[in-house]
Amino acid sequence: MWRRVASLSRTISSSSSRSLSRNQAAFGLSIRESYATEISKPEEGVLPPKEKAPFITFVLGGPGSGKGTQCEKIVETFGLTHLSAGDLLRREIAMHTKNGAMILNLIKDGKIVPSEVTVKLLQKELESSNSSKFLIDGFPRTEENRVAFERIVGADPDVVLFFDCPEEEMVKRVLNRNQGRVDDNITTMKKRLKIFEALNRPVIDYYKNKGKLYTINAIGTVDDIFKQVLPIFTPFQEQLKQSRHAM
Ligand SMILES: Nc1ncnc2c1ncn2[C@@H]1O[C@H](COP(=O)(O)OP(=O)(O)OP(=O)(O)O)[C@@H](O)[C@H]1O
Ligand SMILES: O=c1ccn([C@@H]2O[C@H](COP(=O)(O)O)[C@@H](O)[C@H]2O)c(=O)[nH]1
Ligand SMILES: [Mg+2]
Repeated sequence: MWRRVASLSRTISSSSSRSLSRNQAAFGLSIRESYATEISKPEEGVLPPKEKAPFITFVLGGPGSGKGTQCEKIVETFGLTHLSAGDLLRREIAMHTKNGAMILNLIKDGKIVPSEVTVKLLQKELESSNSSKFLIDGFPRTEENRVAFERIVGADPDVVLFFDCPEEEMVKRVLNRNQGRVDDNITTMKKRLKIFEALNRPVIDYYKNKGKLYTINAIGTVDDIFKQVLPIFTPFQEQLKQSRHAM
């Protein structure tokens, strides 16, 4: 992905060029470096810079399917950095930012926040992090989210986890969660479930067709479920050990 963008850099428009520089800034690749790699000959004896991409896992599943709970365990075991899209949005509400009130109204109603807002929040976290391996929890919620992330951040996930949980179990878990969330009530929960089926399913299907989807049966104890998650990351262990990985 990164190499393809960089190699097109001579012909891209100024707006693409801006997004290229954003992508590169995020992962330590300057425009000058990308030209050095792709277009001009590197000086003798100077190694061309390695192009690096972050390791990204998207974590999908209905409301209350256990995404956040399993993310904690993945972080403990594999050291990925956890970015929960919902938590980032809730932080905007708590900080009374300019989008805070709008986000609160949408979350109360179980609706999806405009892609631009969520992707910018994720992008800021990705850019400012020293990590290069991320668990992006509860995102993308819609096909539009997915396309916006690809366009703005310029990255594709390496792994997509889907926690598959029956609705009755998700309702039970959410109503017992007790964390004071404005959307943890039966009225909003019904709306969230409908939105999940209508808008998130197509994203799940998209990654299934791309061969990136790992479906996990989300019924059982937290440890039983994590036993299904562990082997998914085993093939990536070498990549995850390094602080950054090359394309
Ligand atoms: N395997 C499990 N069995 C029973 N309860 C669970 C299990 N996993 C998580 N829970 C509980 O269910 C509730 C929802 O879990 P969690 O917050 O991880 O779900 P989530 O998918 O992140 O939900 P949301 O999309 O609403 O953020 C929490 O109270 C959590 O402690
Ligand atoms: O990408 C996202 C993620 C979340 N939302 C909104 O937040 C709530 C809660 O999200 P959780 O992942 O369950 O914490 C969700 O129902 C949406 O209203 C969003 O719009 N976009
Ligand atoms: Mg969660």
